[in-house]
Amino acid sequence: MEKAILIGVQTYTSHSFEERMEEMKELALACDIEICMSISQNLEHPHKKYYMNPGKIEEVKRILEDQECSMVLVLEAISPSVQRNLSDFFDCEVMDKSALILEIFASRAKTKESMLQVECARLKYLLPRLQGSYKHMDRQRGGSRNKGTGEKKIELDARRIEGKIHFVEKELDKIHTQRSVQRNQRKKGMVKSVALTGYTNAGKSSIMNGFVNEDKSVFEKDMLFATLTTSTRQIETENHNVFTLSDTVGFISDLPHSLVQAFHSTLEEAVVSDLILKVVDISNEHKDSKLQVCEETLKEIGCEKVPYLYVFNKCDQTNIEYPKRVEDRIYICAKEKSSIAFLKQEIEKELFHMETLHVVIPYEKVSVLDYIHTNGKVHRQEYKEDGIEVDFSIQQDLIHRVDRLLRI
Ligand SMILES: Nc1nc2c(ncn2[C@@H]2O[C@H](COP(=O)(O)OP(=O)(O)OP(=O)(O)O)[C@@H](O)[C@H]2O)c(=O)[nH]1
Ligand SMILES: [Mg+2]
Repeated sequence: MEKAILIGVQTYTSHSFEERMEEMKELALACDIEICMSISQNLEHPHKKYYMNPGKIEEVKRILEDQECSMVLVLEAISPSVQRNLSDFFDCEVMDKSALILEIFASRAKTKESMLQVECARLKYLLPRLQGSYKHMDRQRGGSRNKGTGEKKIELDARRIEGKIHFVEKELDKIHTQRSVQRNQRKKGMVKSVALTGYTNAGKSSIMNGFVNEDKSVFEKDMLFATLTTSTRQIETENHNVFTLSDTVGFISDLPHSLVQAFHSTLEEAVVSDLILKVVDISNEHKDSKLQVCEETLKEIGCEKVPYLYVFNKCDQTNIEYPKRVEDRIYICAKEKSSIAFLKQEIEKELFHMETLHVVIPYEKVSVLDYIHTNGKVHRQEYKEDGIEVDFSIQQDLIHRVDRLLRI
């Protein structure tokens, strides 16, 4: 495992500083990097050239040597020039949050689409950072007025990278067209769709797995960014209503812009869905800020108008009673069957507007009972003197048909 020092500047306006430092540790761990020490500095704003004040940077360098660390991690996204200044000064690799996230995505990407998305994001991250990577070549040439070898090489490389980005984007376009054709086919069949969204590690894939048999299960694990591609499964309710459920890539604060762009299409599933489940790990002490990131990201990708439910997951780790619903908030534990059944019912209510009714069907109209059995869910059925008493649930827009059949 590689050893690193984490540095972070706390400004007056920077919120949830400790929490973000903690998250960097988790991200580092996901990249197989161990953080030996965290060093922070209170500043009005980060130093223009070195992120921290030069005195502090000297201190970091000393510790770096003492602790035999080979890398410096920076709490937030830094500009290419600051990154270059720091790596020149420390004479070691310097990674910011964006670089760490890109690294994780690159090591986890398995499908063609996610590999292309990560490739695209990496190239876009690399492009403004080419400057300086050939500095040594220009130093050798001395002060020539013509372009140095390094400079020419940068231009060449930049053009090559731009060409690659163009190629990758075209490939991605093809995949997206295919995906939207599939989606439109599903829409034509009028199958309603539900998307699981939320901060990474909230339990989206676990909820998905609660709904499906093992052979249809998706990858779930206690690590950041376990899911990188959208998976969609068809779900049938007790009342024979069918909907699709999509598991999506998790959100994180300060997601590199190139990644947001690259993953937009994956998250499109949420934009076009009939219902969004905003999944929150309620046992996490930073749940509020994580929910805020979730809300902001959903807004950014254009989901403001899609109906939603909050799903507060991992209630088993808290004292909160579950499963239960309070207005638009559902409290569950993805690991328990009763919670999944409850969630399924609530999704059904939202999508199909199910209503529970009580009727007495006269014996001469027993065919109504067939209709109810086929289109709804019968909870109780009793044969009485004046007819059959039935308690059942059915879609709101089918109630008038039952009513008409009873009156014919
Ligand atoms: N105790 C408890 N653990 C849970 C619950 N739901 C999920 N987990 C655990 O939380 C971890 C993350 O779950 P995932 O389902 O992979 O989370 P995710 O939201 O899909 O995460 P990403 O794919 O990274 O966005 C796993 O170790 C799960 O076993 C729950 O209700 N209770
Ligand atoms: Mg997942």
